[in-house]
Amino acid sequence: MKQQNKLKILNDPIYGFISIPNDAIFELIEHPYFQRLRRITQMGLSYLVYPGAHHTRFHHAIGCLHLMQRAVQVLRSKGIVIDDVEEDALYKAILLHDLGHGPFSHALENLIIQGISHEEISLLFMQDLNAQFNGSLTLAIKIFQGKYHRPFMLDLISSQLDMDRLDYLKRDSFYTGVAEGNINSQRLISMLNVVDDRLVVEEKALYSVENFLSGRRLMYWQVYLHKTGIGAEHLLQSVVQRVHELLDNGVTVDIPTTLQFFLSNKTIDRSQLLERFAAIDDTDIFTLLKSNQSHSDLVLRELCQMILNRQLLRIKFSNTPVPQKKLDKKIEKLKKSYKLNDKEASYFIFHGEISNSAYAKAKPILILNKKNKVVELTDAAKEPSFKALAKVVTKYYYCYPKIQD
Ligand SMILES: Nc1nc2c(ncn2[C@H]2C[C@H](O)[C@@H](COP(=O)(O)OP(=O)(O)OP(=O)(O)O)O2)c(=O)[nH]1
Repeated sequence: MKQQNKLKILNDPIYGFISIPNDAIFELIEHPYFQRLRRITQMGLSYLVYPGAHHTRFHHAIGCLHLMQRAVQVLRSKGIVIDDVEEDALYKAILLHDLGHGPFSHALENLIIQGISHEEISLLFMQDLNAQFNGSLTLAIKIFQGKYHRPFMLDLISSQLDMDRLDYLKRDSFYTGVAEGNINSQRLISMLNVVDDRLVVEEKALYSVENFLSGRRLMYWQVYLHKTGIGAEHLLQSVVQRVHELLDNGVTVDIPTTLQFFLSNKTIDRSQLLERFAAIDDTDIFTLLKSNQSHSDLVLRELCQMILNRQLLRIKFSNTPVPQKKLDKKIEKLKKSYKLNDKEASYFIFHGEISNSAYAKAKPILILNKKNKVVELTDAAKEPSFKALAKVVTKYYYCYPKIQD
């Protein structure tokens, strides 16, 4: 049954009323590919740490559309020509930029489908929609691929100061309650400009840019790379890996029909990929966890129960790589306690490294200084605090079941 009344305004907890600019955008929002984003959590398993973090890619995409509307308005008010076709393409590209995220977003990226990023899958979805909507997404796709001759349009969608980051920091800060990420996206947008078709920020906003970058750094350490969240995501990845292994050994596993294509086949048939991918979301993974929490395989059963009941791992961080001896000791203890072999124990003990830098000079933020010259951010700002934002910080960790303490 098709809905008759077209809803043109959405109420967003962050920005208030968001208007949908035209019928074509409305049709895209109504499409099942986009509605699926209501069932893809924005921040993986971070809700196990921050209980409010249940927002989805749907909220984020609509928020990005709103910020893009503000950006177009600001740039036009400064005399930058953006014609109606370009405007429409910008809205479509930002709206659809995350269509390619799979269940639990980053937590399972590269595990459900290997060797293909969410950006590549977003592009496949856009191309498919372009065919369904008579070529009306052609310019949006060109901009998204960086093939349009006005690069500031891609900068608005994907750069170090894009609408994506401006929305997700503010939104994740709101839903987690971590105030440091609450950046002033309206102020930053109002300071945008375009010179030679590149996106720039006016010098007046230098300290707002610094605030935005340090807010992002903080959100990475405190939220996205939170130790408990990292451990939980390892457990979820272990579930998928264990299911693969059991299937390889001929053991029956209760898998939702929608996931069978991805978990039961050794090689993925590319011609069916999009249709199958469009059918999976977080709920299929939850079903997998719930259906196997009493499985006869101890490893799979324990992993499912640990996630569902939030019996997570202990994580230790250090500034140097974790010595193998330390890991071996943990592995031996786990093997002995649960009568596991090496392979089985490897599903519960992990080590790795995480890195974070607030600003990468390689894809610079450009500042329009008071002499009307365009300079790179750390050249425009002489304070050492700006240079420090470009520093890469790496931390090492290992995690193991708390029962071993
Ligand atoms: N829980 C969790 N969330 C993450 C992690 N990495 C990113 N996120 C969340 C934070 C944001 O809401 C969102 C950012 O990722 P996106 O796929 O939207 O953008 P992209 O990867 O292009 O981010 P970037 O432009 O590089 O900052 O995902 C992670 O490792 N764990």
